[in-house]
This record gives sequence, structure tokens and C-alpha cells, in this order.
Amino acid sequence: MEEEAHAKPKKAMPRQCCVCNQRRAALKRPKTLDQICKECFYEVFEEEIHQDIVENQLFKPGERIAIGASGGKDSTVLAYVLSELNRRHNYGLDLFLLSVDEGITGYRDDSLETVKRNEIQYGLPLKVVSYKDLYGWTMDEIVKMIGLKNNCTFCGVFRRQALDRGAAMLKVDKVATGHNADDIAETVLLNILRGDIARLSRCTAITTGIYSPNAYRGFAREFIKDLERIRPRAILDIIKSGEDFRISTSTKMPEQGTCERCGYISSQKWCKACVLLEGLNRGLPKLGIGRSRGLNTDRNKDVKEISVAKSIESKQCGTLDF
Ligand SMILES: Nc1ncnc2c1ncn2[C@@H]1O[C@H](COP(=O)(O)OP(=O)(O)OP(=O)(O)O)[C@@H](O)[C@H]1O
Repeated sequence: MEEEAHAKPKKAMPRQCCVCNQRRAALKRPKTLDQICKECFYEVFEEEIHQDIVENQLFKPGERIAIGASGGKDSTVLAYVLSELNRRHNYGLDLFLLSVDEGITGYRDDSLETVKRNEIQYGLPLKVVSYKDLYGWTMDEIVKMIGLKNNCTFCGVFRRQALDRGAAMLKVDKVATGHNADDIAETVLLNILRGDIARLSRCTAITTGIYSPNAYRGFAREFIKDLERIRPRAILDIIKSGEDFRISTSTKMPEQGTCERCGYISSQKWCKACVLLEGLNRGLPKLGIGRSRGLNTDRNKDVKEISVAKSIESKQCGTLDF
């Protein structure tokens, strides 16, 4: 007894993987709290994605799918997993890599090199569309004009549309993006903070990738990371809350239509990209940068934007490469 009392505390034995019961666990999944080894994690992860694809009928045989490839970790994983599952389960998809080059020196040019490596590694054709070609402006040039404060708005709005336009050039049926759990939780939180019911109701849907570009997102990200440190499941719980929100049937939703100017999706007369671009071309970069707080204010803002757009329409505009 004496001896036992003075014995050194034994080191906790590394846990075994709860799937194979052979190898050492390498991580604990926040989603299930399972301790799992690297090899089994890959297997389970890929199988879960396959199940999601099948259950949600995300693809049909013969479809052309563009993978939004930024060269970052999420879209690189997405490109690998989709090409692997397509081969393994004979989805019959024509896959492409689609990259948007925003023209940010020292940032996107580096990550595009990763995408070019993926093109070779996974044997997927790559299409790069650039802001310069689509809009006549690189992000570097936009930042020179507007400064750093609102550049996220331009970057996010243009990127969203550039993906659509690249998709049209490739004649694909769908675009797959690598939004991870953190991204979705941030979006849920942002939409709650802004009272943006329309976006809140669709931001967790598996087949829409609407995200809201804004510097404010950075604060939501930090907050979520703090929560995750305290409780790793917090991120998944925020997503679950977003999924479980039920929007009252009497809530008025903005109607989805097309931009009168460029023809891409918009709930207003002119899409945000056209308004922003017009501002840039006219030397009025603040045009179209506004706050959207709640549906009512949103509607007022819409009216304001439309009337701005109207006054623009009546004048001769700069070149628009749409
Ligand atoms: N420049 C781009 N070109 C093509 N697709 C992009 C680009 N930027 C973002 N995307 C798509 O949108 C997804 C989410 O982008 P986000 O900027 O949130 O980056 P992220 O979460 O860090 O993802 P990643 O690690 O892939 O960069 C990406 O996974 C990718 O599919």
C-alpha cells in the first residue's frame, strides 16, 4: 500500500482508434467525440461525404461540375475527394477546376500554383477567370483606389459572380465549393446578428453557397473560434441552430431575379457587382457600399440602390465587360 501511494502516476495510455481497434487514435472528432486514427478518419470522412451526396441527390450522371478551387486547404480536399468518389462510385461526372484570380499580388498567384499542381495530380481540366479580364480591375488596383476599409465587399461580391461567370464559360451544371463548418457557422451567426432572415433561411442549405462578404465576418470568426476553444462542438451546434430556424410564412422574402444589366442573379434591378463596378468606373467607389440591417432597412436600401442605379442608367456608362 505504502509503495502504491508513492508510485509515480502512470502516464495515460494513448487511446486506440475506436473504429479499427488497432492503431493509435490521432484525433477526437468534435462531431461524434470518437477517438480515431488517421487512416480510419480518411475512410469515414470520405464515406460520409459519399452518403451526403447520395442522400441529397447532389449530382446526376453525365453532369458537368466545376470545383471552385482557391488553392486553399478546403477546396484542395474537395477536389481530391470529389475526383476520388467520382471514380470509386462511378458518379459519371465531368469534373473541372475553376479558379478566380482576384489579382492580389503575393497571395492568389501563390495559391494558383497549388491549383495548377492539382490539375496535374487529379487530371482535372483547369479554367482560370480573372477580375482583370471580367471587370477591368485587379484587387490590387481596387485597393489602391478605395483603400483597405471596404475592399472585402468588392472582393467577395466580384468573386461570387466570377464563379458564376466561369461556370457559364465552362458550361457546367453546378459549382461545388469547399465551405467548411467554420464558414457556415460564421454565416449563420452573421445573418442572426444582422437580422437577415432571407439569408439565414438558406445559408445552411447544402445546395446553396451564398455567403456574405464583409469585414464584419472577421469578428464572427474570432468569436466562433473562442467558443470552439471552450466547447469544440459549438461550431456544429450553431449550424444546427441555423438549420432548425423556421421562418414564419408571413415573412416577406426578396424575390430572386436577374440583373437588368449583366443578366446574373440578383434580387434587385442591378446586381451588387454591377453597382460596385459602376462606382469604380465613375471614380465613386463608395457607390453600392451600404449597411444592410434587417429586412425593412434592406428594403429601404434596395430602393436607394435602385434609384442610384436609375440615375446611372440615364447617363453614358464606362465599358462593362459583361
Ligand atoms: N479564388 C477562388 N477561386 C475559386 N474558388 C474559390 C476562390 N475563393 C474561394 N473559393 C471557393 O469558396 C470556398 C470557400 O472560400 P473561403 O474564402 O471561405 O476559403 P476557405 O474556407 O479558406 O477555403 P479554402 O481553404 O479552399 O481557400 C473555397 O473552398 C472554394 O471552393
